[in-house]
Amino acid sequence: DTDPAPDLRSVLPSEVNSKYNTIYGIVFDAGSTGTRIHIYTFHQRAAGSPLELDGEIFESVKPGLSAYANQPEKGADAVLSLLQLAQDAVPSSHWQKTPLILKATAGFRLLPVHQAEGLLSEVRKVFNSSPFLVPENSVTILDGTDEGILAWITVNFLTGRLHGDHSVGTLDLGGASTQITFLPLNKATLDETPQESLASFELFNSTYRLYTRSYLGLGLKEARLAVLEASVSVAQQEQTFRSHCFPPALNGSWVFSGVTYRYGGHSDGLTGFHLCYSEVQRIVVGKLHQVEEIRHSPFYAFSYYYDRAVDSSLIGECHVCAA
Ligand SMILES: Nc1ncnc2c1ncn2[C@@H]1O[C@H](COP(=O)(O)OP(=O)(O)O)[C@@H](O)[C@H]1O
Repeated sequence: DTDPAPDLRSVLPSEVNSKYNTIYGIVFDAGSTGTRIHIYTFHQRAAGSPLELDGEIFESVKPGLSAYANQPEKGADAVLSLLQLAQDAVPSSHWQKTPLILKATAGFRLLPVHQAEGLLSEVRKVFNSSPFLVPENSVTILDGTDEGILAWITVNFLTGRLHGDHSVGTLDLGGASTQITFLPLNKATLDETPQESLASFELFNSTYRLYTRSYLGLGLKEARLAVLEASVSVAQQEQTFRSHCFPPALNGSWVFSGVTYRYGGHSDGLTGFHLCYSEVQRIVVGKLHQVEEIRHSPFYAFSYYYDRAVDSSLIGECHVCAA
């Protein structure tokens, strides 16, 4: 796979304004393909006024925590190594008031409950023995609805579209799930959408009612395994998974979530777009809910949509995005 190497983005403020109270916050994103730490620095002009973001330190490790389903202590070690970075970045005088949270996404949603809980409980132990503030429920699995909503809020907040009728929809392609979220403007959309795909919430004194849908198993990596009809147990027997999407002579191997999958083309010599298309179609047919309104709505696409668009030169790489 051609994932970018873990990157270190250090954008802490060059001059910390000592006039204001500096506040830190530490967020772990336990994704299916990697664990990431975000160490945020804010300042507050006066008690009760909103926090203003000064900077962020970011670091990531691979594979994702869910790859350690059978070795939860080892998974927690990955969290511990990232936490060390936070201890170096946050002054010790602030440790006790700096909150620490971890949200796990689709890799965890796919795990049997006892394995997911085993991992989360090892992470809780690491958090509880750290010098930071551990709020109640600080280590949890984010559900697909919240993942979709948070991405929508982030994009519309950052692009200044949160107020008014010009919001954009979001398309988020993760490793294990994919989310589509937008603000429906047509009554027909609201009428034909099942209740579980509509989410209402309050933000900055406005009420939003979003369409949001998360497809578990249709993230880039899990969908690839589905197309190949691959399973962990068969992969461990070193069987090759074959697809008409590959050239017949191709043989390779791919590591995902700690498992090596061998793949290759078919010995019948057949390959090409149409055969490949029907293999891919097989895994989505009957599973997708499509509403007419999205044909005319603007969307922002990111995560693996961005990575793959860069890889295939559809767009240029964004060098200033983190700033
Ligand atoms: N802070 C971030 N901003 C933008 N993209 C991110 C960020 N963190 C992770 N990603 C992207 O998310 C994708 C991986 O999704 P992941 O979180 O591992 O899957 P899932 O949500 O299915 O658990 C990659 O394309 C990665 O570059």
